Amino acid sequence: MSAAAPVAPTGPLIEAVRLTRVLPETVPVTLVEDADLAVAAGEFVAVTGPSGSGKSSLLYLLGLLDQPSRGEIRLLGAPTAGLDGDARARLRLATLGFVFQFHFLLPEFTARDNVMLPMRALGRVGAAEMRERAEAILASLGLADHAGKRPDQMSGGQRQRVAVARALANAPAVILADEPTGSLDTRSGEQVFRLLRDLVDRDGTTVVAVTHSPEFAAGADRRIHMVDGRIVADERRP
Ligand SMILES: Nc1ncnc2c1ncn2[C@@H]1O[C@H](COP(=O)(O)OP(=O)(O)OP(=O)(O)O)[C@@H](O)[C@H]1O
Repeated sequence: MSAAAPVAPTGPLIEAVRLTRVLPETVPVTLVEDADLAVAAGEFVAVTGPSGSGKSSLLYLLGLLDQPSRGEIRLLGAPTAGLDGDARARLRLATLGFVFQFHFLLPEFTARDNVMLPMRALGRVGAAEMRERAEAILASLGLADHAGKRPDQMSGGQRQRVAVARALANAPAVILADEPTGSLDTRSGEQVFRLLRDLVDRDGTTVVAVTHSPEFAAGADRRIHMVDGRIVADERRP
């Protein structure tokens, strides 16, 4: 049989089944309880809920940054439970992009070098191609003029857009964002929202974003609402 081209998964990109995370304290703390969730390619999902409802904990589990106490996570249709630390890290690098509330760019690196970091870590392409790809991503996000600037030479909104560019570095299946506009003023926050919205609409990128912003949530395609560690609503925009 001849080698077939890899087939893109037709099912959910990320799937959580009865996902539960309990911290084994003297009095156990339940962060996430029995969460069922399937995110398909091209969806823009907002995760909402009061402070302490488990939104970040759910995102960290979906991003393989934490491990469930019960239940399972499937990434691109494959189970993740039996993977060791290295395999998890590699899967994370190859399939997921992260954006946090604070940009976490390396201060001594240019925007271009920051975007190249996840590529270097994955080690699939050579230096010249990394540079070319990083510049193309930055240009596609309207940041071509900032490629050679360090974070302290950019505004807060520009830094967060570079953080989005870094999340896109390895062409991830899904971008996971934890309050990506939470540290920005209204205008910069809108720009970062618009950037994510355009990525979904233009490139078919899949985004799951925790947010406290009603405007951000209203602009997503689907809203998952959490209370006390449970998903209590899962609504698609008509
Ligand atoms: N390491 C930990 N030790 C003890 N409690 C924790 C720990 N991590 C999280 N929690 C608690 O678990 C609950 C869920 O936290 P989480 O950060 O997921 O909520 P959140 O909805 O993202 O909150 P916020 O909107 O304030 O960021 C909170 O009550 C939090 O205090």
